Parts: sequence; structure tokens; C-alpha cells
Amino acid sequence: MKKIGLFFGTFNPIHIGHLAIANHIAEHSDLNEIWLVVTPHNPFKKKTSLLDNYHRLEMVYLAIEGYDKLKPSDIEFRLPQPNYTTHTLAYLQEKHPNYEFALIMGEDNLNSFHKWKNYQAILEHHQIYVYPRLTSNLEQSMVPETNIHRIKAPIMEISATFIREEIKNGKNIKPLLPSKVWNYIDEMNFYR
Ligand SMILES: Nc1ncnc2c1ncn2[C@@H]1O[C@H](COP(=O)(O)OP(=O)(O)OP(=O)(O)O)[C@@H](O)[C@H]1O
Ligand SMILES: O=C(O)c1ccc[n+]([C@@H]2O[C@H](COP(=O)([O-])O)[C@@H](O)[C@H]2O)c1
Repeated sequence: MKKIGLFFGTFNPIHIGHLAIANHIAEHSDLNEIWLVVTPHNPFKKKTSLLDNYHRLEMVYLAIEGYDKLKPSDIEFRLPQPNYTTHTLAYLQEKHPNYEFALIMGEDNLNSFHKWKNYQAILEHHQIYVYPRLTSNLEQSMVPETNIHRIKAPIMEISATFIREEIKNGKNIKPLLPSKVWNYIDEMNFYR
């Protein structure tokens, strides 16, 4: 059975933190592929300063060029919004009954996972790979650790929010983005 890791994200924009996480898990797990699923609208986030879905997807394509196990996915573009992960998982499982789907997320998302729609069912049916992350918020994970795999890997203190703010303030953030993504943002004048 093919094992797919679903790395859901707003990816506004995709940054080297995302790429390092996806690559680390591709290299250190038994997942055959990792799909980077671009989410049109996270139910917990406001849509302010959110780039159009297709621009965020394009940047994911540019970022993962040359990484064989990483694939972009626009599956949520055609599903109702805001995007509840439980609905996407049900849709994918029906479409690909022979695939086993696992979830990949940063520790910040695990800490608020108990607020997600149908989180217990998600946890019961899917393995979750959690990448460590420093968070300002004091929230702690409240879910049982069964099916949760905490990855031991270097913490990366980088966020898309920081990148957007730096660009707005006219700062150079070139090292924090895959070079083709940086070029795209620069040419399109995004986040200024
Ligand atoms: N530096 C990081 N360390 C660990 N996990 C991360 C990191 N950056 C992003 N992630 C994880 O990647 C997934 C997609 O994140 P997202 O696209 O929201 O990036 P972000 O940097 O958190 O964005 P924003 O600052 O806009 O909220 C989430 O599961 C998130 O937890
Ligand atoms: O299903 C939920 O209740 C739910 C609540 C919060 C976030 N999510 C999903 O978590 C994914 C990661 O979101 P983000 O914005 O941190 O990249 C994205 O696909 C969201 O739709 C899902």
C-alpha cells in the first residue's frame, strides 16, 4: 500500500522552513510521497494579506522542483471553504481507497489540534508526524499521543508572517525563501 504524507498549509508564501520539514520527513520516514496541499482558507485564519490560491500553488511548484518525493496538490481548491481537514481527508480516502494517508504538521498546529473539526476521528484513522516548533502561544497539546510521531530534527525559527512583514518593511529576506520563490515574489511585487 502506498503511504502518502499530507503536508497541509496556507503557504503564504512557502519558505525554507516548509521545505526543510518536507525533505526531512521524506528522508527519514517510510512515506512514499509527500503532497504539499495548498489550503485556500484555514478556518482559524483571516484572509488578510492572503495571496490568490494559484500564486501560492505556483510558489509551491517552484520550491519543490528537483525533490522527487514532494508533490504539489490543489485538491482543496475544489472543496467547500473554509477548508476543514476532516472533509479533505474523507474526499481523498474515497478517491484513493488503496492509499494510506498520514498528516504532517508543525507543533503549533498540534497544540491547537483539539479545536479542529472531528479531530478525534482524524487521530483515530491517521498517523500524524509533528515537526518541532517554537511558539509564542502557551497552548499545549491536549490529545493522546497514540498515532503521533514527534520528529527529532533541528528547530527552525521562521514563519511566513515574519517574511511578509519584512518584505513590507523593505528588508531583504532572500535567504529565507527558495531562490525561484524569491524571484517570483520580487517580480510580482507581492507583500509590499
Ligand atoms: N518553522 C516551522 N517549524 C515547524 N513547522 C512549521 C514551520 N513553519 C511552518 N510550519 C508548519 O507548516 C504547516 C504550514 O504552515 P503555514 O503555511 O501556516 O506557515 P507559517 O509560517 O506558520 O505561516 P503564518 O506565519 O502565515 O501563519 C503548518 O503545519 C505549520 O505548523
Ligand atoms: O479542520 C480544521 O478544523 C482545521 C483547523 C485549523 C487548521 N486546519 C488546517 O490546517 C492546515 C495548516 O494550516 P496553516 O494555516 O497553519 O498552514 C490547513 O490545511 C488548515 O485548513 C484545519
